[in-house]
Amino acid sequence: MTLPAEHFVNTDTEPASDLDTDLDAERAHLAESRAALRRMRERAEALFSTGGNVAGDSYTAETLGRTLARRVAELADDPDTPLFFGRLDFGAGPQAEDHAGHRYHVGRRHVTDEDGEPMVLDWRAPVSRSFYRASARDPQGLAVRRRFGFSAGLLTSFEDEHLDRGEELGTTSRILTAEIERPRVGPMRDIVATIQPEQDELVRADLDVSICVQGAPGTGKTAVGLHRAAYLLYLHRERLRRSGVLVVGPNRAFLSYISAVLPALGEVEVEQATVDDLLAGVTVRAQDTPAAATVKHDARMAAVLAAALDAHIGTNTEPMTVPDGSYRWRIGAEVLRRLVEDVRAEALPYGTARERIRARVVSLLQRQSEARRGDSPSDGWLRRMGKAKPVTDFLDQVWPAVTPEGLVAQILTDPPPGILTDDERDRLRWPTPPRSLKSAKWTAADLVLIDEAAGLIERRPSFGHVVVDEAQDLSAMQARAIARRSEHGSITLLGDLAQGTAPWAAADWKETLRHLGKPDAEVVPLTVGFRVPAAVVTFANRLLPALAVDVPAARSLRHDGGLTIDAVTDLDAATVAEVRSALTHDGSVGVIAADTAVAGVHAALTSAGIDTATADEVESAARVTVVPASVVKGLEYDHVVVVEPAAIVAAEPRGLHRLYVVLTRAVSRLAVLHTEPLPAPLTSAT
Ligand SMILES: Nc1ncnc2c1ncn2[C@@H]1O[C@H](COP(=O)(O)OP(=O)(O)OP(=O)(O)O)[C@@H](O)[C@H]1O
Repeated sequence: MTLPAEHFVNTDTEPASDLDTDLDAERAHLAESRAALRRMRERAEALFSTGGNVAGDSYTAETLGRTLARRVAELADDPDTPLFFGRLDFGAGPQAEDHAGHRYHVGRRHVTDEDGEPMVLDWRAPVSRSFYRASARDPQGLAVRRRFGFSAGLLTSFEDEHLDRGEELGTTSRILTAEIERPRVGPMRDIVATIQPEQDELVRADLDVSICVQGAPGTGKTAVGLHRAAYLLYLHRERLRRSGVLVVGPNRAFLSYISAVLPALGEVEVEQATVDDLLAGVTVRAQDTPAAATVKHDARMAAVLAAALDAHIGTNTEPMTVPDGSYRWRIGAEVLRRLVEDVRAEALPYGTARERIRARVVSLLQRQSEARRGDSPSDGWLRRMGKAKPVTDFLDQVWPAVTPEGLVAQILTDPPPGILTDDERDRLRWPTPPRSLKSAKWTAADLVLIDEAAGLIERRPSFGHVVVDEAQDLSAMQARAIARRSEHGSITLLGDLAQGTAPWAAADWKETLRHLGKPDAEVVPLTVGFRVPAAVVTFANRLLPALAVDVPAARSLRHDGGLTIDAVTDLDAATVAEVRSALTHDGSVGVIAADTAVAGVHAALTSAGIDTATADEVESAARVTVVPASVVKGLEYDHVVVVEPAAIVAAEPRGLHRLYVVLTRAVSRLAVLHTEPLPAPLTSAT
């Protein structure tokens, strides 16, 4: 049940003196907690510095050193972020279970006093769940939930909800509103203090559950994915430390933007990469035509590669004779044929199968040797037999060694018939095949094929959990590359079909989930917008009917903010004027233009004396960032200036989707400047 704010015991309605006393007590608890955290860190640092001496060998020293270094990092205290942000007062009723009558402060990590008593509970601890999920309808044993307001690390206010009296603030909480409306500067921040119930359900989903979150711009998908990673690491630390957690994002600028969130939550061991980073191995030295790239990213390429690899498997009709000193061992042709058939039926990766065949041949030779010599041969003998010429010749005939690059080069030189159309084979074919593999000029899409080929030849280790952001842009082949890295783990897939800008962008999630090997993952919508003001959402939503996707509508929590649309004659002058005006407000300014117009915009701002940064310089002192439209996905700025929407749309086939992304980056204000007419869907009032 939601009641109007004035019904609540909060800083506005409590008698001032009681409030001051309460606030003083909370500030004292904060100071004591910070002191306790400092002691915990000093202890960890002392251990870290002596770790090398106490550990016996260098391996143990290194492992211990890493653990202690992580522990020290986990215990870092950022004076600007509150150590706790909430308090739970459990009632006396049976619902409170073991916590009846207890009071806990909830914060970013556990802090204990000298006696080991909790001063602050980690937000991920089971009991902290009530902070996010308890409601008037289901108080979960809570009498009061308290939220704290902070400014620059100082505790400035609090808000109480007496859930036992049916009071609940929900999204009318002033502290939540202030957090959402705060001016943005620098990289993305964590949202632990204000995770909403529908987000928390996703964050705390079990490790073995894969989920797909479909959410409109600014509904907190990225935030949810990162917090889920932190939550899973807390709950399954040992298991995930061994297998690892991976976050995949669309580009470097995005990764720099999100890079501070997990370390701020004490998690410093999560790998963050773009899909291209994952595929790295050979250097990209050429560019595909869009027509060729589309074929290379098509799911059927997996079948093309598998068939091409399969075609390498040969037949043998000869017996094998292996000389060994004064002996000659012999294996009959039929035995060899069956041996290969048996291994083939095991459906192992190609390279593993080759080695398995070699091992089985050697073991047949070993049996003969044992029967004749009466003792077991040495490891050296086994190795020598494995490399004996007749054995290698046999292997090269029935199961020749193939490299990923070699296989891809083969299908690019002579695309096999059968699966692709003749036109597609023409698009795939190298105009002039390279003289050697070494001189091949690979494209970005070739890397996806090489990775697929590598996966057919050898299995790679799987991460325990993979978070994939902006997943609507994954091609089938990219999804398969991620599937190979999460085969034995779970995934959190985050995206918005309306923001699909890649030529192969998904039209529905089922298909992507199938390629990711998680066809049964639930698709969960997020529909509350925390970034984009309602007026801007309404404007951007005019594009939705033209985007041909079926996505649930979102509602914005932000009713402040502003939108201006100006037809201008001098774009440069108008941009400079708009940026100057934006700089009179707090927060970041993002100027977004078509990729080819970015240099001009940058020059105009620089000659007007305005300092600018690029999108991956998230720590830059410059408040103005000039961003190409193709890079801005996932980013946000307080004040966004969009320069010439028509040029952004004209720049690429899915230009309207790109414009939808561009228009939904604003946290507070959006200014649209144009000399050409606005793209048609924007001018048709809804
Ligand atoms: N529960 C919350 N409390 C406060 N702020 C939130 C909350 N959820 C999200 N936000 C903020 O809203 C903004 C948008 O979040 P986020 O970038 O995760 O959205 P998204 O759905 O990934 O957006 P996009 O589709 O544009 O990539 C961020 O500034 C984030 O910190």
